[in-house]
Amino acid sequence: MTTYSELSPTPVPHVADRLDQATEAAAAFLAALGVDCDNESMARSPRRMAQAYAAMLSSRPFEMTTFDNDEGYDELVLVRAIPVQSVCEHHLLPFTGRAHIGYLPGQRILGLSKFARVVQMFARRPQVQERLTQQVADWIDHELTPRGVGVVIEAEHTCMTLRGVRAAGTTTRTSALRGALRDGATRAEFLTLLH
Ligand SMILES: Nc1nc2c(ncn2[C@@H]2O[C@H](COP(=O)(O)OP(=O)(O)OP(=O)(O)O)[C@@H](O)[C@H]2O)c(=O)[nH]1
Ligand SMILES: [Zn+2]
Repeated sequence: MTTYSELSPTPVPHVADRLDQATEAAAAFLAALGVDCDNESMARSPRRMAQAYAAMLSSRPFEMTTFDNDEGYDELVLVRAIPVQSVCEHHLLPFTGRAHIGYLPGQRILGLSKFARVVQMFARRPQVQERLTQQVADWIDHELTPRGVGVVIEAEHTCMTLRGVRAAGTTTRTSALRGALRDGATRAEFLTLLH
């Protein structure tokens, strides 16, 4: 089994095991900002905040399931609209969107749910969208050795839409193409099928 800790320089391990400490820190953080939690409806808010960040930052390893490509399927497999929920590493604010992953199978095919799992594994840590996109592509390339793989992510960064420049509605698209998907016709087929 491949564990996420072997795959990224920036995982956040065991966040869920440190909820009490995180709750205290959240209470102190809110107090420092002048947010009064000393009332019935907000008394548990530091805990909720700690739990929310723990959920957004807790990456889980998972068991890879691959199958022999018995039938010799050699066309593009495209898994579209995988939800992306991550946290930008600069402001620790969420960015959310969709990932589309295509690959050209070699000897093995990957269980379809694993495409969403690999996105989650790399998304639930402080990230930049470019790195997330590349990590997903490189992981599939490394673990499955397909003939080619492509990952496109389109996401909205709340640090850009809700604060700072407040450019509401802006989305960012990133892509990482490996192997045969870098080549003209296959690349064009992949990018066209996304629409
Ligand atoms: N390339 C890239 N930039 C990101 C991503 N997420 C957030 N950012 C940007 O990271 C930058 C951080 O820049 P700073 O200038 O240090 O932060 P800031 O002063 O809060 O900047 P503003 O957001 O412009 O107010 C901002 O421009 C963000 O929009 C990402 O996934 N990829
Ligand atoms: Zn940010």
